[in-house]
This record gives sequence, structure tokens and C-alpha cells, in this order.
Amino acid sequence: MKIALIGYGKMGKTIERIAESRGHEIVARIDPFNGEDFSASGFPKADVVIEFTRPEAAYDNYMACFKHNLPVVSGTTGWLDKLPDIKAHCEKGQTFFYASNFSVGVNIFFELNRQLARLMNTQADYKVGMTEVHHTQKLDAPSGTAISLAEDLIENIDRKDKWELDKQSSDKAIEIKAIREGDVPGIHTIKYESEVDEITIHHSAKSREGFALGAVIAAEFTAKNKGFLTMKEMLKF
Ligand SMILES: NC(=O)C1=CN([C@@H]2O[C@H](COP(=O)(O)OP(=O)(O)OC[C@H]3O[C@@H](n4cnc5c(N)ncnc54)[C@H](OP(=O)(O)O)[C@@H]3O)[C@@H](O)[C@H]2O)C=CC1
Ligand SMILES: O=C(O)C1=N[C@H](C(=O)O)C[C@H](O)C1
Repeated sequence: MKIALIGYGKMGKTIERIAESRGHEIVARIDPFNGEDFSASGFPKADVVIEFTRPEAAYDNYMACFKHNLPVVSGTTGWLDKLPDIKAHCEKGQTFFYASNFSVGVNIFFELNRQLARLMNTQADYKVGMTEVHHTQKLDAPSGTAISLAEDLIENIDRKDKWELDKQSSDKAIEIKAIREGDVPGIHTIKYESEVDEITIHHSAKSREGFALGAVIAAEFTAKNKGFLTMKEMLKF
């Protein structure tokens, strides 16, 4: 496939390497870092765009892609307030694949979280909380992955109805502690605690390889699928 990258930072460079190792061609690297913009000659010729930028940049990038009817695979987090508009564009024929986390391991962890939450719904003696740890360059908090995990807890545990960052103002809230440390790729921990014991589930990324490989496989998936796409469809969970 011909892949255009929007965002040529930590994820963009990792995706470039993995995509080329799988025989794909990078036709544009759009980023202030290297001065390329949407006038890049390769951009309109791309089969798919992979976008990993910043929360405040993502939506306009998607609109630029949709103008060329280019399918988008995006991992940028922190923009989900615009999600209904993106889904509306998909209902009118655009293709958009979003994941807060593209790693297969984290998506298995998502399913584990949902199953454990359903078990713990009847166990009111347990308090539930979450911690996420990322590198010090991360702009958003909590992580998109942590928000996905918290939303699944709220969906499956009746005694919980919202999440809060670094606090818990009521028993109905789930606290997400966000820690920024060194170059940590991404650690997510969910703990259930009672008076007599603790149950903890944990995912720790060793590098950005898993995120990038998942994004490239998602780009390959868009070649045969249309509309609003997610990891659930791709992994058939
Ligand atoms: N879904 C997933 O699996 C994963 C998601 N992410 C998310 O991806 C995003 C990027 O992460 P990461 O690569 O580590 O961040 P980086 O800061 O390393 O890379 C982002 C790049 O995008 C550039 N950029 C900023 N604005 C624009 C724009 N308007 N158009 C094009 N490029 C732009 C930045 O340039 P400059 O520095 O000059 O602003 C930077 O080079 C974050 O939102 C992060 O949460 C990260 C890993 C996995
Ligand atoms: O910014 C990062 O690095 C990551 N961001 C994503 C998120 O916000 O969940 C995915 C991963 O945890 C790495």
C-alpha cells in the first residue's frame, strides 16, 4: 500500500519502519518537524493515511483527508468530543479507523477488563481504581487507553457512573491516577480492593512497537473494509 503519515514523531517514525518492513511505501510524511504539509505530492496518491499527532490537531487533519476521500487510521487521543461528527462523515461514505490503543495486547486487556468488571458488579465490598503511567512528553491525561478502560468499568459496574482524574469526589466515581515518568511507553493497572484482599490486572508496553504494528495492520484492514472501523471488528472479539 501507499501510506501517507500525518505526524512524524515517536509513533510516525516507528510506523514508518514497520510499514516499510511489511513492503508498504511511505508517500508523505506530513509534520511541522520536517516541513511537509498537505501539498506533499504523495499525499493525494496515498491508499491510506495514518495519523498520530496531537489532540488539538487531529480533527482538522481528518477533514483534510476526507476532502481527498482518503481512508484514515488514527491513534491520536484527546479529541473524542468530535467523535459524533467523524461517525457522521463515515455514514456519508468516509472510512475512519480509530483506536485509543492499537496494540493487540492492550485489546486483549480491554476484554479481560470487561469480563472482570462483569464478575465484580455483584461484589460491592470491592473498591475499584486505576493508574496509568506514561512518558513525560505525553500531552493529554488521562490516557485514551485509561479512558477506554474506565468507560468499560462504568458500563459493567452499576455502582460506578463516571471517572475522575487524580481524585474521587464520590463513591460513584472511578479515580484514574495519571503518572508521567521518563520514557515509559504505557502502563495501565486496575485494582479492586476489599478489607481482606486485592485483585489487580496490569498491562505494560515494553516499547511502541505493539502500538505501531497494530496501526499498520489496521491500515491493511481498511483496504478491505469501509466506514467507522475499530479493533473489535479487526480482531473479531
Ligand atoms: N492509539 C495508540 O495506539 C497510540 C496513540 N498515541 C497517541 O498518538 C499521539 C502522538 O503520539 P507520539 O507520536 O508519541 O507524539 P509525538 O509528539 O512524538 O509526535 C507527534 C508529531 O505530530 C506533529 N504534529 C503536531 N501537530 C501536527 C499537525 N497539525 N499536523 C501534522 N503533524 C503535527 C508533532 O510536531 P510538533 O512536535 O512540532 O508539534 C510531532 O512531530 C498522541 O495523541 C498519543 O496519545 C501514541 C501511541 C499509541
Ligand atoms: O501518548 C502515548 O505514548 C500513548 N498514548 C495512548 C493513550 O493515550 O492511551 C496509547 C498508549 O498508551 C501510548
